[in-house]
Amino acid sequence: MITIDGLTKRFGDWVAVDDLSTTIRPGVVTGFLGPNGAGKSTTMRMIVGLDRPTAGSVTIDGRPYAALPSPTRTVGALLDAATAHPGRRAHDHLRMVAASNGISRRRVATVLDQVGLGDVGNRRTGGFSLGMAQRLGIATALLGDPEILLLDEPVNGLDPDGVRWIREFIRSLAAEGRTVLVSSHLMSEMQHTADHLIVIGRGRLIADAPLQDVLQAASLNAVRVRTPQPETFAAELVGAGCTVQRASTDELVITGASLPEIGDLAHRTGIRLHELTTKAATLEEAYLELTGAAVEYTDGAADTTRASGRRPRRKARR
Ligand SMILES: Nc1ncnc2c1ncn2[C@@H]1O[C@H](COP(=O)(O)OP(=O)(O)OP(=O)(O)O)[C@@H](O)[C@H]1O
Repeated sequence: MITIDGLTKRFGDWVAVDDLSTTIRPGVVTGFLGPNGAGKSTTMRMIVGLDRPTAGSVTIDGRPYAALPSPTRTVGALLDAATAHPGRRAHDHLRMVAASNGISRRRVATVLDQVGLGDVGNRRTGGFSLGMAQRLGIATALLGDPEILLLDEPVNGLDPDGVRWIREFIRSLAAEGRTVLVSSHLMSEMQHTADHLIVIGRGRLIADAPLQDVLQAASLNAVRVRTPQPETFAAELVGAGCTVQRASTDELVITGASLPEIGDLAHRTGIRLHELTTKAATLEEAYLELTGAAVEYTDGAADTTRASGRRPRRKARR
């Protein structure tokens, strides 16, 4: 379990993570979402002691990362896929990491097999595709057979097969009881992968709830009707205080009333309905609604209102 309490990180005057408190629990996949520059990577780096908090704390099973008796056996992290030397063979890279962390060499073959690189362990990593590099990064994170996994954008650059593989793999790790925190920009993917969501914007917590609750809370949860009398019914609905959007010739998407209320209104006003269903918000819609005010850039202009307004240059890509 990861416990984050009042975590804050400033880079000069810039507040990258702002008084963040949350708990990341075992046995579920926790999706970590937020617009570019929201502070996700900085938070993950602080979890594993790569960045030092300006204030607040983060503990793993009650201790700071540096105080864990065996950090790499407790937490595995994929923070940057391109960490292997390009001239080094995949299994040599893993053997080196294993040796420097007191992990048995036998784990190397196991994790290579686990991530589907069993046949290419003797290839130099410089010739790896982005997808293979991501898999090697995950293999590295798994070397210590850790109970906690932090995966920063693990599906970056993967093709659809790779994306599906990662999804199933991540879910299987959580099903084994591990704590899995995974950041991603791909909302459709997260909708299929995460059980719980932590959404941050401008370093602050925006939402911390089960995926289903986030989806249900989105005001986009609407009712969809198909009717041969769309104009008449739209006028009735607006008169009843609903917001109506014409989705196609015979289709209306309505917010502001429940499905039974809309069905009853159609009945009372003699409107013929061909379909009456709820239209749940997708995670993408829910996410955009949640983070709308928290994007770092609007119309191409940097937001300079945060903290003292002086924004540091974007960090170099790690
Ligand atoms: N070493 C650093 N020095 C200065 N500013 C930094 C540094 N690292 C991060 N930042 C700034 O802190 C903010 C948060 O960055 P972070 O990388 O944590 O966001 P993110 O949510 O991971 O974004 P992305 O999704 O684009 O990777 C950004 O404005 C970034 O420019």
